[in-house]
Amino acid sequence: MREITTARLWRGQTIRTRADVMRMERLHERSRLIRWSLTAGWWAGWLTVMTVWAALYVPALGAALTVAALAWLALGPWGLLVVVLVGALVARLWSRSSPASWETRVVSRLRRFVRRTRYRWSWDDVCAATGVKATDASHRVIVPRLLWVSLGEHVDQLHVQLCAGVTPGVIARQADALACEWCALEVRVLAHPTREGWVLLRVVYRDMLAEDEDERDNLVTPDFQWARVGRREDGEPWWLRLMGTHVLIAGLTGAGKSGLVACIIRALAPAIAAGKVRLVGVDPKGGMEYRMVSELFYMLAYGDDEHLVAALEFAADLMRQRAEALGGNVRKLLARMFGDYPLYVILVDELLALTTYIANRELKDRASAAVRRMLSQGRAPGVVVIGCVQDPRKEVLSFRDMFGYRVALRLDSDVETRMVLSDSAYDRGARCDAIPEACPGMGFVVDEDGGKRQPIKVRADWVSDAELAYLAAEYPAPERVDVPPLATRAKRSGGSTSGGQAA
Ligand SMILES: Nc1ncnc2c1ncn2[C@@H]1O[C@H](COP(=O)(O)OP(=O)(O)OP(=O)(O)O)[C@@H](O)[C@H]1O
Repeated sequence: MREITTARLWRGQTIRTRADVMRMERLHERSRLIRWSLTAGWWAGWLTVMTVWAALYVPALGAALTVAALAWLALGPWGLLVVVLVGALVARLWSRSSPASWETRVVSRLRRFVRRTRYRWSWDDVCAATGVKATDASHRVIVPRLLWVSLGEHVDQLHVQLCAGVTPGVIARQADALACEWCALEVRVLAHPTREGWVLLRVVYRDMLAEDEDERDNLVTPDFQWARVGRREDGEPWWLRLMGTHVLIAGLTGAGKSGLVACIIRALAPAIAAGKVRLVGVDPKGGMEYRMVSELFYMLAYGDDEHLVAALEFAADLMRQRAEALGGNVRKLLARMFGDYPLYVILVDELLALTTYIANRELKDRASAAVRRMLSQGRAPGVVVIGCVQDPRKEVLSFRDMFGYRVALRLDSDVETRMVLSDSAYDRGARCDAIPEACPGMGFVVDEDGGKRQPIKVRADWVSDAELAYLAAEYPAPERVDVPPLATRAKRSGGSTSGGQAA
């Protein structure tokens, strides 16, 4: 008979073997006295180790315990009582007089110590209970190995080495069960930044994105590759990719699409005033969204359908004109970018209203063709489309892959999230359907994070109407043109627009 070998299954940790079970049975057969002594000895050892560890982890507690022990040895129980009473008084005074340092030096460290102990203590049983386990050829139960725990203030990261038979998807499916067990808000499974065959479990206890943030920087990288529009769940700034791609923003009504667009406008405002960036706005909602800051726009279309389609065609022609002018030499274009060639940002509010809901068939086809033309030439730098959609359905799906950067805000269902981001993003925790209504601007993006593409929770900054009005007054566009009439353009076979020659 072929010999069964398990020598290759070196990953993971064995938590039960047949020998274990038999040993337990033998133990139960022994006398009660032996069992109790063994249990008491085990607990005494464990408590000693944990007390020393806690004393080292929380130095203030360590100091208090040392003084208490010395007082007991030197003065007996009364000395211990006096030290305990004085210690309680000092703790009370400290927490009252300096709550911040009390929180960081004592409470927070104690909380983290308890969390670390709980992960280690319960890991095997939690994995086995939730089905994050495998059985090898010798019927041994194996669970992934918890190798390292990085504790944060509100978010912990568990570095887990997978074992044969347990994939990231298996853990992701049990994320809710893990979150329940650890009393966390959510558990998300991320690819490990440095090691293959490992995963990072992000255990979130407090959603900082649901809270207001006062400190904001108005930033955009000098090459306009990235615009800072908010913050990420790990406290880092959220940089939205701008150049060399197109951006899709999907979200239900009130999810914060316009808020996010306002953040982008805010980041670009100084460059608009300097003539390095030109905004073209296409607003099917009659100008509700963009008219308030119309001074910032190079061209703004918000009238009837013809007006909107004319603006789209104008924008679509820009790419072709640039490519023709430079003979397709993208390097040359990049070198002269922001000098002779400003960056065009085409903001389209409610993309579907243009490509699907327009009643006139010819206009609808022209709008669709213009949008497709713009999106398909996405690699040509210098013209960026930022499109918003409320309802990510099949029509949008046909464009989806042309948007290199997609933001999914609050959505109705898992299906919509899968449509906007991807199947794997939803499975890895991009739960846009679970975003509360009270948190507009919150969503998920799939971003390069440590070299791996994975969903990251983000929240856009809040830009008030007053701030927008200030930006419009302070940073008006140096040049503004009207939307060219559609009829004129329809007769043309191509070429420059009547509203202004594209640089
Ligand atoms: N980042 C944010 N933080 C706090 N509040 C926000 C944020 N973004 C938007 N809001 C608020 O949420 C509400 C809805 O936002 P917004 O108008 O941007 O949603 P929308 O997705 O554009 O909706 P619609 O599709 O109906 O236009 C507004 O009152 C806005 O002030």
